[in-house]
Amino acid sequence: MSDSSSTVKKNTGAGLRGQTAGQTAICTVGAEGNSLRYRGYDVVDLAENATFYETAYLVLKGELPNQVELDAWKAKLEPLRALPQPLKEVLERIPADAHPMDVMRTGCSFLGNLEQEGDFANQQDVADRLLAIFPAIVVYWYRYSHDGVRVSTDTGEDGLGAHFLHMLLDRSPTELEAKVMDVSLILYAEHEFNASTFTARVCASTLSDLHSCVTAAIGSLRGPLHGGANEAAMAMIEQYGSVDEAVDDVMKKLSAKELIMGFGHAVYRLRDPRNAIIKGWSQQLADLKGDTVLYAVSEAIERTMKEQKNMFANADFFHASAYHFMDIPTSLFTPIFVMSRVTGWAAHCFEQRANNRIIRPGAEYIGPVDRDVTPIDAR
Ligand SMILES: CC(=O)SCCNC(=O)CCNC(=O)[C@H](O)C(C)(C)COP(=O)(O)OP(=O)(O)OC[C@H]1O[C@@H](n2cnc3c(N)ncnc32)[C@H](O)[C@@H]1OP(=O)(O)O
Ligand SMILES: O=C([O-])CC(=O)C(=O)O
Repeated sequence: MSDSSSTVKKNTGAGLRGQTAGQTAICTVGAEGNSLRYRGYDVVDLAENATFYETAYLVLKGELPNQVELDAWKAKLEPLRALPQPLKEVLERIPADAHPMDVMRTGCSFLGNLEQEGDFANQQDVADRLLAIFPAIVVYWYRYSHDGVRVSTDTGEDGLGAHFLHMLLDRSPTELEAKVMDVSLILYAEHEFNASTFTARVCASTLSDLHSCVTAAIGSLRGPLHGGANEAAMAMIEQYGSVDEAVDDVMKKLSAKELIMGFGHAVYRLRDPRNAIIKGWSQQLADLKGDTVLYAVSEAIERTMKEQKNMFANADFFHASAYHFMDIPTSLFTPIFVMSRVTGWAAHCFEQRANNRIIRPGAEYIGPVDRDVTPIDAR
């Protein structure tokens, strides 16, 4: 083992690491080094015993729903899955080579013009609309720009993940696919003051509208150090034809001090509790698909990172193979994260608004001091 970067961490204050930037009642990350709880419920428990809609309700409204509350909420969300015609027209104008995260960003922003939030009393309705409509935004654009098909958003699928897969693949997902998508959405729903949520809260703290907060958050999530890591991990994994090739190359990357995407975490010190869950589902999908390379390569990289750097896979790493086994194009991986995380973003915006003070930290000035302006013709 060459170092212990995941367990012993120098805290220089860079990246605001380790600093408390506010209070929240929504989520705890990394208590005991490795746990994740949404409003006090362990994510492992939620992934085993709840659905994504139940989890999203919990994150947004504070309590798990009973059956009557859940049914009423789902009945409200169902018609909200449809795209307004002007938004379809905008999506049809976005080129096929655009990044789907940019499509999500534009879709959210444009919807904010069509359906303005207005009074903050409407915030739950806006959150419901965004939650329901995001799968259609990205898939409508994807199928139109890639296949020339104007996909129907009326799938009748119960779960949001199944609804996404149905529009994308033109068929009902299998029971296993629907389950994996649902669990994946549970795992990604909320994560305290991560970069995209903090972005949303900063925006909310100016008393801006919810579409602006979510649009800003999408921009933050897109980067490969955050949500974009699941796509970057896939790009790396699929290069390798064998375990040996993967291990050799990862060793080379580590010697060159390159980052291995899908590993490490800003908060967890021991492990990311979401990894074991999605890894298990990825293995089931691999077995069913008769995969002999991708899953084995992923496991070998995980082993190598543990041995060489004492680093663990984060939520993104095995999501890459799991999504791939369900025939989801790599560029749509991070948009799935948006479909789920919008619940966390919205809940944090509500919390910020409920007890607001504009977020405006100070900076330590390190530039030149006390300079006089030289007239332009003398510079
Ligand atoms: C859902 C999510 O958003 S989870 C995060 C997804 N992002 C990724 O997977 C991208 C790859 N990972 C990383 O870039 C980082 O681990 C982050 C961004 C997640 C966390 O960043 P930090 O908190 O700054 O990392 P941390 O302080 O733990 O890094 C310690 C050391 O390990 C190294 N390190 C961290 N992650 C990795 C990695 N994935 N591969 C190789 N080395 C790494 C750092 O370069 C640093 O080395 P140094 O001490 O020589 O400078
Ligand atoms: O918390 C973080 O820094 C990143 C993360 O895992 C998430 O947002 O899910």
